[in-house]
Amino acid sequence: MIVMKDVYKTYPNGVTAINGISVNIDQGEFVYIVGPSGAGKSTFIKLMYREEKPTKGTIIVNNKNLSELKEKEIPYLRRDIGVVFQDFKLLPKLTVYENVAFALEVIEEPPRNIRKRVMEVLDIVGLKNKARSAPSELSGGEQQRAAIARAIVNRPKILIADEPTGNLDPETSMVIMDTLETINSSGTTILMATHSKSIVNAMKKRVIAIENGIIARDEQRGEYGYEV
Ligand SMILES: Nc1ncnc2c1ncn2[C@@H]1O[C@H](COP(=O)(O)OP(=O)(O)OP(=O)(O)O)[C@@H](O)[C@H]1O
Repeated sequence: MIVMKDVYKTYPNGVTAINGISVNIDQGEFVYIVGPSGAGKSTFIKLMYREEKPTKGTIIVNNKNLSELKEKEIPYLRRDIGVVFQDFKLLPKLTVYENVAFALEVIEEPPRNIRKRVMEVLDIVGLKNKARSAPSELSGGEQQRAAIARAIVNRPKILIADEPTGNLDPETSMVIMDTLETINSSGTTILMATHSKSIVNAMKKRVIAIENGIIARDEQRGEYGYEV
């Protein structure tokens, strides 16, 4: 599903964020990416959806070798990968429904399928009753659930979440985790970078710890492992 082999990433300013990583992630896994600030977690994640290119090494996602991917093929890779961020990134002038539908409109899904599928995913994330609301009318947790709905609406095989609970209180974070668990249980691979010790320790999933650009730890049913 995701294979990295001897991957390095040095940014143009000379900072080496990833310093030799090899890893395999299988379909259906739920993986936490942990590590100190600046350790390389976001870079690791960005390499997977080709937001960044490796300086050296091989990355294969859904049988696509990202080094050989042409610019015009990137949108096709992104159809297999949903991405969620700490700051939600919803379009403020659109309703919740429109934000989610937009993701299908851009890939030219037939209009008759769009309504059904959007309502389906809003149901999965528990936001059916907020379909007509603007993002500004939602709580932080609801906004994140809308962003998750948008990320999964075209049934990606992988959902990547970079600190999705970073702006949320602990209770709201647990609702987000329940939502992600539901999505994972239907077979979607989930990669989540987080600084939340309580979430990682509660969930008992695979934990990959990145320190100074390398994998310092990779454990099944792992723990957060740092003091906070
Ligand atoms: N676009 C960029 N250009 C130059 N250097 C960068 C860029 N993005 C990240 N870096 C540097 O690469 C290193 C790793 O950054 P990265 O964002 O991957 O870490 P992180 O583990 O996600 O950190 P945090 O937990 O604080 O979000 C840091 O030293 C950072 O300053």
